[in-house]
Amino acid sequence: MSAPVRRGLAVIGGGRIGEALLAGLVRRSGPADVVVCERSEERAAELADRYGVEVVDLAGAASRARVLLLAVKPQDIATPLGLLAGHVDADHLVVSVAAGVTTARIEAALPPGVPVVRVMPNTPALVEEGMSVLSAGAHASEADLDEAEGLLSAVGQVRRVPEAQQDAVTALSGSGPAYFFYLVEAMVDAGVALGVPRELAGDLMVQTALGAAVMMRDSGQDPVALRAAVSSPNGTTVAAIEELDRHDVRGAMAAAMAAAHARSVELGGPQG
Ligand SMILES: NC(=O)C1=CN([C@@H]2O[C@H](COP(=O)(O)OP(=O)(O)OC[C@H]3O[C@@H](n4cnc5c(N)ncnc54)[C@H](O)[C@@H]3O)[C@@H](O)[C@H]2O)C=CC1
Ligand SMILES: O=C(O)[C@@H]1CCC=N1
Repeated sequence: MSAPVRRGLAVIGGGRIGEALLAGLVRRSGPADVVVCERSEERAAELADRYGVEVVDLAGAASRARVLLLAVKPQDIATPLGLLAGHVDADHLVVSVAAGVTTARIEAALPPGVPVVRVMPNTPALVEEGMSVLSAGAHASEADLDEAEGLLSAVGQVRRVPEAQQDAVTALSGSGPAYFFYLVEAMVDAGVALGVPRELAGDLMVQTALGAAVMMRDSGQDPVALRAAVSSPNGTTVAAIEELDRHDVRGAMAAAMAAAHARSVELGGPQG
């Protein structure tokens, strides 16, 4: 019997992050080699309409696609893994973006030898400015990592880390976009309190965030030096930073990221 012909990728779970990845891959390669498997019929129809991709069930995903990208919630992952187990083999590559869920747990739910790559992406993938961080499971080869990296590079930058760092990475780049959105929300509210119209305050802070991000990426200077360049002696910035320090914003950030890390570890456990 000849080996099954499998091409391309199946996105399993077309929610927020599944759609971000799907959109980038379709933008790069077209819809022909991408299929989607989504529990909600309404959502599946929406994705099919928006991206021109075919909707399949889990067995169809495994028979059609070589790469199975699992983008369901950590709490929901046992169901698709159980259903896929009878349909996957060592010629597949399973890529999971589920926070906290270890490659060992995924491997244990599948037949022996199936390669698994764990990825922590983030939502700026929607605008091709994502940060995806990959780790290999026990059966994933360098070629499997290269393949996963090739897919994720459609939506932004890609880095590799040992899996032991993935829960920490989740607290940094996985949840990270939300910290910046939160800061902008707070700064816009403060601007309104100072008398600036809300819409203008939003425009000023979004452009300021973008300008600051591009400087951090492109100037070759670290954030400390960039901040020093904004801080005139005895000026407005120094007055503001003194207040941030007085309110222990650094301490709050450390506590927030420790909580994200702890929750990632917890999500990977049996209670999710
Ligand atoms: N939202 C984010 O910023 C990030 C999310 N992640 C991870 O991505 C995963 C998905 O997160 P979101 O997209 O935010 O969640 P979501 O709730 O928006 O999407 C999950 C989707 O999976 C579908 N689904 C659930 N069970 C299914 C099944 N058995 N078969 C097919 N489809 C099924 C749901 O209907 C839903 O559309 C999570 O594991 C999360 O940890 C990772 C990095 C960033
Ligand atoms: O909040 C979460 O659990 C997911 C993982 C990283 C970002 N969103």
